[in-house]
Amino acid sequence: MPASRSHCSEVGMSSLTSSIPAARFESAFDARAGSRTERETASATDAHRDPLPLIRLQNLSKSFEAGGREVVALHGVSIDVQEGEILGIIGRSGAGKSTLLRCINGLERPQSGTILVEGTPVNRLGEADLAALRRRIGMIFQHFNLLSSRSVFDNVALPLELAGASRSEIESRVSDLLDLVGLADKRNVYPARLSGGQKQRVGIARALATSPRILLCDEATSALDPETTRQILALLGDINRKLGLTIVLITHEMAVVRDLCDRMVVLDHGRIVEQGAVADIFAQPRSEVTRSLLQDVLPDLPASLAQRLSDVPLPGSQPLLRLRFSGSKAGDPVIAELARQLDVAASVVHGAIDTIKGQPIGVLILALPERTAQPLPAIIDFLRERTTSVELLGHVLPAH
Ligand SMILES: Nc1ncnc2c1ncn2[C@@H]1O[C@H](COP(=O)(O)OP(=O)(O)OP(=O)(O)O)[C@@H](O)[C@H]1O
Repeated sequence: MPASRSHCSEVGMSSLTSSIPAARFESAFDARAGSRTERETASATDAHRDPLPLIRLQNLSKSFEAGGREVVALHGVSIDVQEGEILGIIGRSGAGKSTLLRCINGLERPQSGTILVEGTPVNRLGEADLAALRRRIGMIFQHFNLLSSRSVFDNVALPLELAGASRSEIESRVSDLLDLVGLADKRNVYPARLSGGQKQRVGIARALATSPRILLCDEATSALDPETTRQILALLGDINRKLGLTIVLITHEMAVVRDLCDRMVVLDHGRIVEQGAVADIFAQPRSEVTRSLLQDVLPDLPASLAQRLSDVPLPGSQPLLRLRFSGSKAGDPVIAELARQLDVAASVVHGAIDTIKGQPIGVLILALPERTAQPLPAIIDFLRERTTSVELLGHVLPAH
């Protein structure tokens, strides 16, 4: 987690927290969950172990019965989410993303596995405790889910009313939240008169009303245009930094993951096929599913070259290599070293460099001469020591 992620008390957000009747929700929730949560028990019994993450999913499996057959939505899924991080979940349609998100706030119950939120086993809670838990976990949706008969103010106030907050608490809290999301001047406006971006801002303010530590986002920007998406992502990033809020989001937009998330999980047919730091996965996607999902945001082989690629060397063809770089390796003078040390004059046929979470990542596609002083495996080994990964894409014939 970047050091810049700080908590509300450190950044002068006290008015946002002090006016919240959150302690009321917590005490009801914790009292029913037992006198000591599993988080406390774990730290008391083993002081040397890391504390539990804010969210821990262990070996979750969930199936549905549909049309007389079993549909497996999740199979053996394990994920830890640390406090303050932003985790993106991606996968093709039907991969199990929504089911996973809904397990976190108890809207779905897995058939097996454990869900710990703040150390509390969610899948063992009764309805009353689940309702208390959901007030600690905000959620925003693709279609905003606002009540059309309520003004902006009253939409944001709703969770506080349900929690029994006083009129003055509600007034103060909702005003602070509308300031936070930049909608102070829209407090008396009804949803029908708001743009999509403004509606999502109301959704965010409402989700934050009960001071959750966790925000779940279900395709929160999918209905928005690119510019509005950027504004909403900036707002979510800002809230994450200012309030220390932990965010778990599912999205079909890879740019959202690249621009906002610290870590990502790739689901396919209910299983995790890859998880890790966004910069690492973008620098070197390991699974075919990830490569296919990221293809629009990663620089790749131009179609004109792909069409001329052969698996085997042909007379006049040149070996084509894809080099990936990340971190400090992105700045190394690899091509110059290849020429100087191995006497191989490679030509760059395609390339791009990007920065994710401050970490440079790059892709370079090199064509080697047809004949080289060193054998191809030796050249690949030489490059592997100086890059994040090297792949032989094939052999390309010159364009006519
Ligand atoms: N209530 C349900 N009843 C029956 N099948 C369900 C139910 N909910 C989900 N499924 C099935 O479980 C699988 C995973 O669904 P889920 O909605 O979690 O996927 P997803 O990755 O969120 O998909 P999308 O990106 O299309 O929203 C799918 O095959 C889906 O049809």
